[in-house]
Amino acid sequence: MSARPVDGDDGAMGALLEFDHLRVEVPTPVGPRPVLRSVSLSLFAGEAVGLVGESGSGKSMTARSVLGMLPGAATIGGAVRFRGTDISTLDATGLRRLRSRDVAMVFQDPRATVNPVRTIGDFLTEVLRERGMSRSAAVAVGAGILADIGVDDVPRRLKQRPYELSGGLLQRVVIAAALAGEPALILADEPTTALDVTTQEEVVAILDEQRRQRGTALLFISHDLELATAVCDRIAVMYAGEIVEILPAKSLHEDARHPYTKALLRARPGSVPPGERLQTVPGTPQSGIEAPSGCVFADRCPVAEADCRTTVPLLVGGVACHLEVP
Ligand SMILES: Nc1ncnc2c1ncn2[C@@H]1O[C@H](COP(=O)(O)OP(=O)(O)OP(=O)(O)O)[C@@H](O)[C@H]1O
Repeated sequence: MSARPVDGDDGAMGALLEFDHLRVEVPTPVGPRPVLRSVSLSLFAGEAVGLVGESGSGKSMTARSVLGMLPGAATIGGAVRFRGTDISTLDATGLRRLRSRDVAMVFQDPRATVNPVRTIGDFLTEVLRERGMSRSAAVAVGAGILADIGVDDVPRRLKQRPYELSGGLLQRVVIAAALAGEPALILADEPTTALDVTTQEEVVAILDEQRRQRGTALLFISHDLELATAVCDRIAVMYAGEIVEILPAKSLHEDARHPYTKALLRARPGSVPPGERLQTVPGTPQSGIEAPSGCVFADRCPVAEADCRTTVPLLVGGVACHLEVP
């Protein structure tokens, strides 16, 4: 495993995945506006990084940029590098290889991922078959992973179609298919949000256990800080198209310094005694399109000063804020 940065994001040397001042602008009626402003983040082999933040902060855009899946009309600045190669320089073959071999993506809704008319067995073995593995060998690998992750009656499951499986079971199949290709990186975009709470826990536990066993890196996208903290080594907190803080998951509660991270922590269920009202983050979430031009959090920040509205704070030492927040 490569050396990891202690905090912040200064240690890009040897990174598996590197977002380097990634900026994405989309056309709006008032001209191009940024949905990602300047995202810099490195992910190392075998590492799990959680990308957390409210709706519209740009988590999905960041993940999609890895696979070249940004909106066609978007203008892109900066770079996304996988094993040192800028993915914008890849031709169609290179992109296909990246998507089918190096990086797997697990989305929120498994039913949108799996072809509804094909069998589970076909879906599960697709990547391996594309690589030239025989059908029987591919089925053996896929079936082995399903069994490993606790799916019962595997031979029957392989013959079933997606509509015959529950959402939780189908998401396990999607995770099994992602693992079958032995990618170096899994991008998981809110992989359990569409599932009920008990199933959520099981599915996250499977993803966590399997990727640790295999040494697969994980970019785990979630609006749930607690969930991300449970499965990730580091947490990158996003707000309005910017990463405002990056810190080790295990010391998130003690070491959080950004006013937004602190507000998210106070808004967690369980952060107040039973019966007491939760403190929500004041104001409404903003996307990069709407955010002010200085510090993106200035409009909602309880300690913002005049220059916060005019100066963009740099992400230094893991935090993009120079103020001391109680
Ligand atoms: N295809 C698109 N064209 C233009 N703008 C888009 C497109 N997709 C998303 N956006 C905008 O980009 C911003 C970031 O969206 P993104 O989906 O990355 O946020 P998110 O943090 O993943 O939010 P959520 O948790 O709601 O999925 C939002 O303002 C969104 O409206």
